[in-house]
Amino acid sequence: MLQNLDRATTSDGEQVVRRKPLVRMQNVDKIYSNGTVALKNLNLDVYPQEFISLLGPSGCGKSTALRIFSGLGAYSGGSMDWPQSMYDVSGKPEREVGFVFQEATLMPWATVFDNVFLPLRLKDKSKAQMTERVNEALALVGLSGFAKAYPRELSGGMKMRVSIARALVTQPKLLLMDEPFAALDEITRTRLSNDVLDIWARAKCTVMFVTHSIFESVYLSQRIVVMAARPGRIIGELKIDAPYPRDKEFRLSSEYSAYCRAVSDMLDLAMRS
Ligand SMILES: Nc1ncnc2c1ncn2[C@@H]1O[C@H](COP(=O)(O)OP(=O)(O)OP(=O)(O)O)[C@@H](O)[C@H]1O
Repeated sequence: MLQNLDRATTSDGEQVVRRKPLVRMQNVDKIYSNGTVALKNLNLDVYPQEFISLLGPSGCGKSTALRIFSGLGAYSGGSMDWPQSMYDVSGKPEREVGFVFQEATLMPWATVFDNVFLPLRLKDKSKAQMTERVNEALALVGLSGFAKAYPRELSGGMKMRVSIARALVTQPKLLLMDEPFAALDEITRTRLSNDVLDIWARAKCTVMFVTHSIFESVYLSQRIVVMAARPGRIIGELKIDAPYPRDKEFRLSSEYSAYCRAVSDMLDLAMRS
């Protein structure tokens, strides 16, 4: 447990012990080859098992940040560390990350089982060895009875749940979700929000969620990071201290409205700055 703690000194000299972040971005810049400064001086600590949202206007660099966290995108300056990273037998750090995109992007010719198995197949795992793991991932998203179904037989919300199972099948510590509900209707979005909270509680991973929706970010998150554009940067963050499980009562509460107003004010600032 001790290795999961960070010792630090506060500005008035007090010694404090904090949890170590899962991922730490320090002064990260991203400049695309056409000269666009997508991120400028990004500092962000992401903690184990937290639910954090990135919120901000179009073009503020949310997807760029997520791609850097995933390892799919390179950064131009600064540093990114995984302070709790374990090392595999070959000495490579284990940084298992799952990624869920706006579209479910399933293989239409493959069954639900085979779609979820894909990341394991890409790691040369055998189906026989991994059947239990795939079934566990399907159970986690409530699709146990659908292993043999094809994507065309599923609703939009179910396809998204298959996509989440596929991201979770490698048992990542960090699940990145880039506007996963943007293409879905309001009722499905609400239901999936509850599903994601349930999945997060059971999978015990960190979720980093990109959204344009103030309401969605407040309902889901423990922490909301608000970004501004040109250049993409963090302008503030807000802790949502409401307990889980969250439900309709929370959505209708004055506490929820007050949080939404506070985030909205921060977003106004982001649009003006
Ligand atoms: N491959 C690329 N080459 C050049 N510029 C890019 C590239 N990808 C993104 N950008 C630019 O970088 C900036 C940040 O883009 P990014 O997609 O990360 O923002 P975003 O906040 O996710 O936007 P949205 O909410 O619209 O998805 C934008 O100005 C965008 O035009």
